[in-house]
Amino acid sequence: EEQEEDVLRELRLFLRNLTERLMVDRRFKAFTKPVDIEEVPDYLMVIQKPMDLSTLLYNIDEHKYVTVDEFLSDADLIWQNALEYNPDRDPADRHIRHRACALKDTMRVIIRDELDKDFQRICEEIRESR
Ligand SMILES: COC(=O)[C@H](Cc1ccco1)c1ccncc1
Repeated sequence: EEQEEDVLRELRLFLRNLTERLMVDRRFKAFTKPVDIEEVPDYLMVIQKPMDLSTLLYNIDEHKYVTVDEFLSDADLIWQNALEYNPDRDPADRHIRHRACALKDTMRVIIRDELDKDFQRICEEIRESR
């Protein structure tokens, strides 16, 4: 009903704000757009589910996410893919893996510090009811 749509509207506002704050962080520039398949022709042979911050924003506006955990399932792909595709000891791989770990930690700290636990539970109740 209407109260449920009010809750999901507020979730989308929180998720957009979180995603936009990550997009403007210079550490996360490599994560803002899909990996360029022309630049990296073997990327889709290694990574089954590409994900990036601009695609998260698109999904939010498409009302894909009813809970924070559904959003995190996609958001986690960004850093997981980076760790998987860039595993070597060389400095370039180590640099993108360091940034991937910073993305993972930054996201979770913002959610823990800024998302009300009761609000999260209400979203989960809406998901279970549908
Ligand atoms: C999330 O970004 C990536 O996984 C690409 C992979 C990549 C390899 C070559 C070109 O791009 C990346 C970008 C910047 N620095 C390291 C790796």
